[in-house]
Amino acid sequence: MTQRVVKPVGRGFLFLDSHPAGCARIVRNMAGQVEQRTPERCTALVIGSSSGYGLATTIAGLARYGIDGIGVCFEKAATARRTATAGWYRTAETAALAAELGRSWSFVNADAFADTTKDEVLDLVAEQLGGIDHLIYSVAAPRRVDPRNGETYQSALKAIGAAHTTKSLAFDDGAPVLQNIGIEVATEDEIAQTVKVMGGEDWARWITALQDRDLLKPGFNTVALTYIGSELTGPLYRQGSIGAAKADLEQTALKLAKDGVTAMTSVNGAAVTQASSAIPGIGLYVSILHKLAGLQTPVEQSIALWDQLTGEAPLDLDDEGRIRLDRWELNDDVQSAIRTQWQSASATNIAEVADTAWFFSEVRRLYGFDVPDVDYEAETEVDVEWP
Ligand SMILES: NC(=O)c1ccc[n+]([C@@H]2O[C@H](COP(=O)([O-])OP(=O)(O)OC[C@H]3O[C@@H](n4cnc5c(N)ncnc54)[C@H](O)[C@@H]3O)[C@@H](O)[C@H]2O)c1
Repeated sequence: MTQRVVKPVGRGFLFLDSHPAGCARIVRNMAGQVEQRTPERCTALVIGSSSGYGLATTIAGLARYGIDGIGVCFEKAATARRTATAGWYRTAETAALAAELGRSWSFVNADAFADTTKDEVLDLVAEQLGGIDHLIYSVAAPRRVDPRNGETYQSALKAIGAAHTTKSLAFDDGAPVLQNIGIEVATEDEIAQTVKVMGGEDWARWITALQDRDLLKPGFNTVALTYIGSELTGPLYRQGSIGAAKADLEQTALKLAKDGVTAMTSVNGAAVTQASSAIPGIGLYVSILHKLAGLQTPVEQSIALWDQLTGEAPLDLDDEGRIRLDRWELNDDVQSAIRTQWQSASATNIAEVADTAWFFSEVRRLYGFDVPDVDYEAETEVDVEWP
């Protein structure tokens, strides 16, 4: 047991410590956004369950439909010097929430790309759930070791074809700063490696592993999360190396569907997450989006996703068979207003044209800081057990 006062220390958008009580409160606040429906007797496997969209999907499925499940994520325990990662604390609280709601949830802290993890998780599926109705794939990772050849692939955030520069938001001692960031051109090898990490290969391997053990229940469906976004972030995101990986993920859905699996991608809207805040330009973009139109929260989008996956609401698909949860973001009026605001953003007006204070706090909330009603002067238990 180690009680201590935890303060935000770090550089840029990365903090070294996370606040356990703040992270726990965030999980409860997310669950509080969910209106309960008649329980569905179904089971889910969520890969990437501790953070961002995977966490929101886990909490929404649990709180709205009483779904039972297993979450997989990759988090670090507390050490003598550092707290555990935020996802560790959020997972502990999600498990507590599941127990209070009387649902069966287990969380596996291991590398989703590894075959040993697939074996462990599938054993749990067989023992605890008897099979899976829904698999949500929401991993955002910087690298992947392919267990078949031991090779490590790195994901790159680079442009394809031509170099580019983008306006980007940074903070200096809490004050917003407008930067111009150069985006390099990815080599063919970097693009291929990014596809290996963030494309559809591992998602398909999970489905095959479940099929091989006969763990897909009748009516099974699976969704992997993807992003399209605005033309303002296009050169780095959708037309860049990460976009090539997303295109591969979307092709994987079509391939799985050809093989008889109900597989779709879900295009979610922009959100402030650990993964997205690392992408140049995204912070500025979401801060302007928030200022002009507000954001649909990950929980709101996840509720819409579950309503569609359980058949409570019709699927909202586009021409390419993708579920669209981002229509609020890509609306023409919203995009045109963001474009004007983006173009006018300068070093002197940055805090007025974009909701920079909100974004700054949102990044801190990813680590459990800036959460209302949490006493940050009080000692808090940092040695929280993995559930
Ligand atoms: N953030 C956005 O704006 C946005 C928008 C649309 C779609 N998406 C998509 O949503 C998905 C999730 O992104 P996010 O922004 O929620 O990311 P995130 O960083 O908040 O969460 C990533 C999750 O993946 C887990 N993870 C990472 N590496 C892992 C590994 N090796 N094994 C097991 N788990 C691992 C983490 O523990 C965490 O639970 C991605 O596919 C992303 O492209 C994000």
